[in-house]
Formats: sequence, structure tokens, C-alpha cells
Amino acid sequence: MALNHTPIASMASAESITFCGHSKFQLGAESLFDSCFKLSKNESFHRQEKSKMLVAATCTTREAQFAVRKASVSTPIFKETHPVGGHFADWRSASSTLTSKWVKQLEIESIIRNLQPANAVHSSSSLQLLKTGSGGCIAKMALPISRRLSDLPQPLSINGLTASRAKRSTALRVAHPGAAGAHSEAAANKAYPECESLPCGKFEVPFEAVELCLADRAVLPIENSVGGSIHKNYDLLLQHRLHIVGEVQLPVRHCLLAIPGTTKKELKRVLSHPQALSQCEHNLSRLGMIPEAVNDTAAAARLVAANNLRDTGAIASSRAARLYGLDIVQSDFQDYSGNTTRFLMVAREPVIPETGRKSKTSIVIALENGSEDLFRALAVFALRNINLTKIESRPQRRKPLHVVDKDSKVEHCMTSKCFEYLFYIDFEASMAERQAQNALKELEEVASFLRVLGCYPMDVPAI
Ligand SMILES: O=C(O)C(=O)C[C@]1(C(=O)O)C=C[C@@H](O)C=C1
Repeated sequence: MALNHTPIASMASAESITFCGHSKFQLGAESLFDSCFKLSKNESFHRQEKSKMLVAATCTTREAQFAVRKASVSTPIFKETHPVGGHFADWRSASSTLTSKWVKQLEIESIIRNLQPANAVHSSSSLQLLKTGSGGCIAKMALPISRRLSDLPQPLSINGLTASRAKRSTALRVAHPGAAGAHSEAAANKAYPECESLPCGKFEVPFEAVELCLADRAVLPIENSVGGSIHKNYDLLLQHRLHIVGEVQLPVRHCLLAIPGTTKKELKRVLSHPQALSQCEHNLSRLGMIPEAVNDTAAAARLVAANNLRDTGAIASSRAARLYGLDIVQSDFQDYSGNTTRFLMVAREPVIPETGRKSKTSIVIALENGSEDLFRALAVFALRNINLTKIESRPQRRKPLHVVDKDSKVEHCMTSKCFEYLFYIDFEASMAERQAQNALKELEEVASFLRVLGCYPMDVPAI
């Protein structure tokens, strides 16, 4: 049985998304802005009262309420200490920007909801991506709005985004890359056993889902015992302002899947995620099968099933075999029995570092002089007997790396910085410990860039 499962990213990229109801929000927000503006023309509202009124009256979602405040504060109307005045046109453009951002957010949520295994998404549904003149502005605004919520003076009321959202389960919503049946889904369920897992296609989408508050956590593969680090996700950690809040070590057992009744001899090609193909490299070459990379292991299984490819196998999980109606031609197809992938859990808020349990801290540093400074950088840990569990260099060779600049006064700006070398370091210590705090203080003198990606409980693999 072929399911019309399409992870969000491929749906968004391959098709486009049309949503109705746009004008409803547009008119609503604009009329509210009109009345606020007329009111403010007559009275000298101080900035705070006006923004509270805007936030309370104009929107019904936490993110959009903040976006209203952000837009109003940044338009000429709200100048520090000046009574409200300003240009009506700015308000109109701010309201239309915010309204379409709000609509986009609703839309992403409805796609995520529709992707649940229970509802096959009909590939015939026409989806037209909503193009708005302020698309770029929304994209910027879509950056960690929820992060800014922690800066607001008082918690914002949430009226519930839509009736369906109000009905949604209270389970933790955990976004993961790949389709239903991917190993990342298994990692999400291991990390958060009672969660509602959200298959999100490419690696970027889980990050955005968490930033848009459409998911509470994201779970992403970061390294494998055979294939090594997944650098794409390290870069995404720098480009998004989320925090690592946990890790899970997942033993990954690959199965060779095929259309029911197909024998191994009939298989000429095998589809799977590049990491999975590298973890089964010897077995594939021993059988003379041609590896072909696709987005994720579950997508490979779905492709074979949906197109009834009798000469093509898929390397995926046993759950993917059940979901997409394929036979397991060979289980434990990975080259090494200890094949384990480490996944990270990321969230909008960091975990408060604690002592008294085995903790890990992940950082990324840039060293102007590369390996010359590396000795000094590592010495700050060695002299304090802090054990490193990972160090990975990422030569940048002047390739600009886009990072969310934490210290920038300009909100959420993406700055592209050029570094000669980046080093990702994991060490076994909690930032609650004086030793770790002193180590990082000293490291700041050596490194030209330092970001703490997270401090979290270690997942100590069962012996
Ligand atoms: O494709 C999947 O099933 C994934 O979850 C991705 C992924 C990966 O990116 O490493 C996760 C675990 C395995 O190492 C194989 C693939």
C-alpha cells in the first residue's frame, strides 16, 4: 500500500502551497490598526500602553502578537519618549506583513498536522506557495520570534491559533527530519517516549518548526559511529538560535527492503540516505548493488513502494517496511554491529545546567590562527582534567558562515562571519561547575568566536 506521504520540505520545494483565508486576517489586522491609529492621534499614548493595546487587541497568537509589537516598535510611530504619532502607511504595511506571517504560520502547522501517518496527503491537492511582497521580511521575522518572547515584560495571552490547534493533543510535539519510519523518528520516540512525532523532511525544517512554535523540540542526527559527523546540522545549530537540551545514542539497525516477493538477486540498485549507504557500504559492494542517495531512509522505502520498483531495494528500518508494505530481504544489513547514531534534541530555551548528574557541554569556537591556537584552546580543558568527548575541525577557508549573531543589537540579524577554522568541542562537564566556567572564560581569550551550543544530560550508552 503506497502512502502519499510527502515530508514538508519536499512538498514545499516540489509543489507549492495555497492557503485560503488570507484576506480575512489582512482586513482584521488593518481595521484594528486603523482604530488604534485614530485613537492615538487624539491622545498622547506612551509607547508601552500603545504596544500593550496592539499586542492584546490585534492578534491571537503569541508569535504574531510579538511580531505586532516588534513591527510597531520598529516603525517611526514608536520613538522613545515621543507620544505616538507617525505614519499611517507604516502601520498598514506592518499589519499586512504580520498578518501574512501569521497566515504562513497557520499554514505550516496545517501541513505538519496533515503529514501524520493517519491521513494520507493526496498528492493531487494543489498547493501554491503564498507569495507575499514582504516574503523576505517574514522570513527574517520567522527567525526565532519565540526566543524574543522571553524578553517581553509580561507573558502574552494565547487565544489559540485555530480551533484545531486548541483541540491538538497535549503531547510534546517533536519535529524530526525524514518521513515517518526514519531512524530520526525512532530517536524522537526514544528521547521523548510519549511525544507526537512530526516528520519534517529536510534537516532545516525541524529547526524552523521549533522556532515558529509549531513544534516543542527537534531531534536531529549529529554523528554516526561509522559515517562520522553530520556537518550540515552543526551549521544549522549556528544559523538558528536554538539550544541543545539533550542527546540520545540510537543503535541503528538497517534492513534491506524490497517489493514483496522480490529476491536479493533481482535487486540492481539500492536507495537510502547517504549516511545509511555508508554504513552498509561493504555489504552493498559485496552484493554488487548500486547505491543511490535520497533524502532519508524512509523516503527510500516509500519511493520503492510507491513506484513498485522490482529491481530496486531500500535500506531503511523495519518500521518503514511495515509502513510502506515492503518485505525485509535482509535484516541487520549494516557493516558493523555496533552501528550507533548520536542524535541531539534542540529547543527554544536552554536546559538549566545542574551538577550531580553526568553532563555534557557542546561549544563551537573559531581560532584565527587555526591549529597554532588549538594547543592553547585544548590546554584550558587539560589543565582542569576536563575530558573531551569530541573535537571536530571545520576548515572554513574564508567561506562565510552565516550565524545568528547573539550579541548583535539588531534583532535576529543573520551575520555572515568569515572564520579560518571552526572547532566543535564536546566536553564532559556542566556549566554549573566552576571548573567549566573558568575553562570557558580562559577560552574566550584564545578564541575569536565562541558559542555554547548547549549543556545537557549525557546519554550514557547501556553497557
Ligand atoms: O534517514 C533516516 O532514517 C535518518 O534518520 C537519517 C539518518 C542520518 O542522517 O544519519 C539517521 C540515522 C542513520 O545514521 C541513518 C540516517
